[in-house]
Amino acid sequence: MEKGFFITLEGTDGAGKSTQMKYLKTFFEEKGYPVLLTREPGGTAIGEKIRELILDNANEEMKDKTEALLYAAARAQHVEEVILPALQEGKVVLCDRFVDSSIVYQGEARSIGRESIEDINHFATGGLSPNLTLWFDLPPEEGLKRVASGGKVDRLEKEALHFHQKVYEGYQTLKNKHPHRIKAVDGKKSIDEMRREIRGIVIKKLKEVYGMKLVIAIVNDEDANKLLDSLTENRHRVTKLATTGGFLKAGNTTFLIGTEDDQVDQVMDIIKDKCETRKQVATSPAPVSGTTGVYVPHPIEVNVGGATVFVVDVEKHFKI
Ligand SMILES: Nc1ncnc2c1ncn2[C@@H]1O[C@H](COP(=O)(O)OP(=O)(O)OP(=O)(O)O)[C@@H](O)[C@H]1O
Ligand SMILES: Cc1cn([C@H]2C[C@H](O)[C@@H](COP(=O)(O)O)O2)c(=O)[nH]c1=O
Repeated sequence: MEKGFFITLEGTDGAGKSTQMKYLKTFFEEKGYPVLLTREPGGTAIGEKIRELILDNANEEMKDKTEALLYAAARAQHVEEVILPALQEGKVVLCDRFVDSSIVYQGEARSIGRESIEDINHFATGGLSPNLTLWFDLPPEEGLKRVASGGKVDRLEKEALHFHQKVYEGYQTLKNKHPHRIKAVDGKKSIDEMRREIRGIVIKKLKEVYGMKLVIAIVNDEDANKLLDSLTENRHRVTKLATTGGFLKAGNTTFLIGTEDDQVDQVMDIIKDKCETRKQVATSPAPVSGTTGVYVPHPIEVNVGGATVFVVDVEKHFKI
């Protein structure tokens, strides 16, 4: 992956985000992606201090605007110190809550208004937006029951059900506004069912974003037909071109294979199998003659087969 991938997890309190984030981390790590797990408010030393301040039950006198600005301040630090560098390093960033939380909690439930919240957060984040947001769709009363059974309840979780209902409705509206970015996950399902649902959503999104690859394989003419047969048997889309190498001016065959990202390994295995470099005995064309002037064929060992392969990202793909 050349650039990072930013996923946020959103939902009413206790909807199961933290639980699923750990599974998602394992999912990406098993696929070989470097992953950063983080949360809001928090994710930095400064952000964690702001978190304590906001969620502390003792801070009853905190004004709504103060709260909104504190969330945005923690986010500004988080984006610049942690999220952007990780994305630039090509990491998958999994973030428990982001700007959408401010839109629904402060913008809707605290009635500050969506636009003001969008404005301060645009300033805080420089307009950074997730590639994918998983919205954990669970009615607030269910989530709050789960939170309460876990023990300590913070200043936001302590708010009346009516407040959390507004948060929930805010998420429903946001999802309808950004249907490509925000995908709902059914929070009423079991932990395992949710894990499977999330994997499906993520795989689909990864295919959308990084999906198509073009494999260009330049192979020896001798291997071309068996390679073509094997690729088509395995349902790969192939175009075969007769080409000429620039250096030796010898004929070869170039295959253009359009494929999904997760099929590239299979294509490479087929190419390796059908185009293996091997030794072959050939008759030397050199005019070796003795004193008799008779042409003596001279066997020599040559390397045949092999392939030169390029795997290229496909930015756009049209069939006209
Ligand atoms: N699918 C599920 N079904 C039942 N209980 C669940 C499910 N997922 C998580 N839980 C439990 O619900 C509680 C809250 O889960 P979790 O901490 O993952 O939610 P959260 O969305 O991260 O909460 P918060 O918004 O408070 O950070 C935990 O006790 C967890 O074990
Ligand atoms: C980022 C963000 C969070 N909140 C609220 C949502 C939760 O009630 C708490 C965070 O606690 P969690 O256990 O990590 O879910 O803060 C908010 O109101 N606005 C925000 O921007």
